[in-house]
Amino acid sequence: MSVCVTLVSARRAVAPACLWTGWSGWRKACAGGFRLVPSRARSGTRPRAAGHLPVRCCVQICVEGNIASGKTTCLEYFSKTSSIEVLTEPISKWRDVRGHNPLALMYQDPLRWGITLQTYVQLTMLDRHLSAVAAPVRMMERSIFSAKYIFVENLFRSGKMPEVDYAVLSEWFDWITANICIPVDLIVYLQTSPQTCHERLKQRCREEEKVIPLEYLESIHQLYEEWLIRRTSWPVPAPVLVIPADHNLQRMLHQYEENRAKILAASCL
Ligand SMILES: Nc1ncnc2c1ncn2[C@@H]1O[C@H](COP(=O)(O)OP(=O)(O)O)[C@@H](O)[C@H]1O
Ligand SMILES: O=c1ccn([C@H]2C[C@H](O)[C@@H](COP(=O)(O)O)O2)c(=O)[nH]1
Repeated sequence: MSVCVTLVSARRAVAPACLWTGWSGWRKACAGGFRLVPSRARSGTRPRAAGHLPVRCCVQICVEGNIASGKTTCLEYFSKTSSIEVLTEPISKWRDVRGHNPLALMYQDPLRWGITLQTYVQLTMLDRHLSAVAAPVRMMERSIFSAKYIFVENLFRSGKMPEVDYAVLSEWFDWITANICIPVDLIVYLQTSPQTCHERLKQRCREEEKVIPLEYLESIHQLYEEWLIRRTSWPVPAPVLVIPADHNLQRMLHQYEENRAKILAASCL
């Protein structure tokens, strides 16, 4: 049985090389998949060039796809590999921040609560990207990029986010990506039809998501396709491995196994 997989290369948005480029470059290079060293703010001392250059210490892979496309299931599969660390989306935080549920609030009234949820998503995704690494390969569910390019964009384009909220979120996002290096080596895109996701969403039955109509998943799908396939919307921060993901679980696991080598070789792309 042949399985169709497309590898689309992309120019990296951030150079992986870590040379001394002054404080701004240092701040950027030290984040994410780089070994963290004491910052000027913490230590009050400027790092010496030799011995303090940040060392790249893990391969970072983001698994992208529509809601209920199978990202968590994919990550669960790879979590059994000892050299791979998986980071799922911090959805428990989005459902409970100091007793509040911004995810539920956003679905109830996106115009009012969209910015609240997306501000918190942006913070928690940044925290995920920058957290200390625990294995040579890290697979992370979604990214700060899809939070902005897919979900914020969808709210704004559908008229469910006021222009001022979109502007503030965009300013934050632009500042973060201009000042902090967020290394991504590979994007694994689980490409599904919105209908498949709708079926899986109903089967999963997450309380907050009961209100999601098929049209919402169609909009998210279009934004993903514009971003990662047609490349007509936003910069793509890494090469993209497209895995068709409408298949049953058994066939999906087979595809994951077939792609294991490509995924683990992400740093060589
Ligand atoms: N290939 C598949 N075929 C059928 N159901 C699937 C498949 N992959 C995942 N599921 C089920 O679909 C639902 C959503 O999957 P999940 O991995 O949670 O998606 P995501 O993390 O992308 O939202 C879950 O109930 C899961 O068990
Ligand atoms: O930036 C974001 C990211 C996610 N969400 C929503 C969409 C879904 O309801 C959940 C994530 O579920 P998955 O099953 O992992 O896709 O969170 C959002 O609104 N904004």
